[in-house]
Amino acid sequence: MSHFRKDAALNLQHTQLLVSVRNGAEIAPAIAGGCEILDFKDPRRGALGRVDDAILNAAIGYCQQYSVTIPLSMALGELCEWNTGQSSLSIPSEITFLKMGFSQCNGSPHWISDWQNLIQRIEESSKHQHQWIAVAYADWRRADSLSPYKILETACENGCAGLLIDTFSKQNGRLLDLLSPETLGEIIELARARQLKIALAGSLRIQDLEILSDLAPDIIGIRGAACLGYSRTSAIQESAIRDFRKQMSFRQKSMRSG
Ligand SMILES: O=C[C@H](O)COP(=O)(O)O
Repeated sequence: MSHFRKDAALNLQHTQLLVSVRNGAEIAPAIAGGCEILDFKDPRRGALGRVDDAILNAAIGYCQQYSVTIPLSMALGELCEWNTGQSSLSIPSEITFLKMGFSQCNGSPHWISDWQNLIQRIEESSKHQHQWIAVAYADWRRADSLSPYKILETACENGCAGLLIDTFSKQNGRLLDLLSPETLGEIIELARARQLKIALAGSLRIQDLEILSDLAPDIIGIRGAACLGYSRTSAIQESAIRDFRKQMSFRQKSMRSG
């Protein structure tokens, strides 16, 4: 059965490859391997681990020094990790996309207003309007989060630029083990209808690209697949990223030629 997205036939757009890097040293191999969106994240700190400010600033300095022009993204962690009185909220203006997760928000009566307040505080401190990416988890029950449908709806209401569907736990199944292509296709259609960018991640591997290319998301995100032996806390490898990017291009070309 094909999972081919309806609008993909009319709009065979290019799916971009996002690679999560943990520091400035990983930027060059990521770009050389074919990364098109550079995402800063500390994989030791969970699905959306935030990198330390010093590491982030050094990485931004590297991007300026070497004129890195691809979009930059950053994992901000989970909403529940941000306390309302936190002072240092400034995010470098070079960062385009901010990813926020909602584990432990299930049942909270004020998670939406907490998130709106955080968006406002960050944008006021940064004096910059970032593009927010709401993160829905395929294993949302385990994460005590909300369903991807609810996150999608709230992302629209809060003026987000996109929705990322990822996995919270990296030990209990990969994206395609947890959500069927049909469900992912349905969420993608809903996101598209609401002009949200849609990104897919969650321990993705090269062999997932057959299904993922049919789904034609805007962005595919990887960390584990960029590392030796799929070990997401090891250093990334240019060759692993290149192999992944090559297979993405191959799949996209196959779709174009029917
Ligand atoms: O945003 C994408 C994630 O960093 C993907 O990480 P992962 O491939 O280890 O699940």
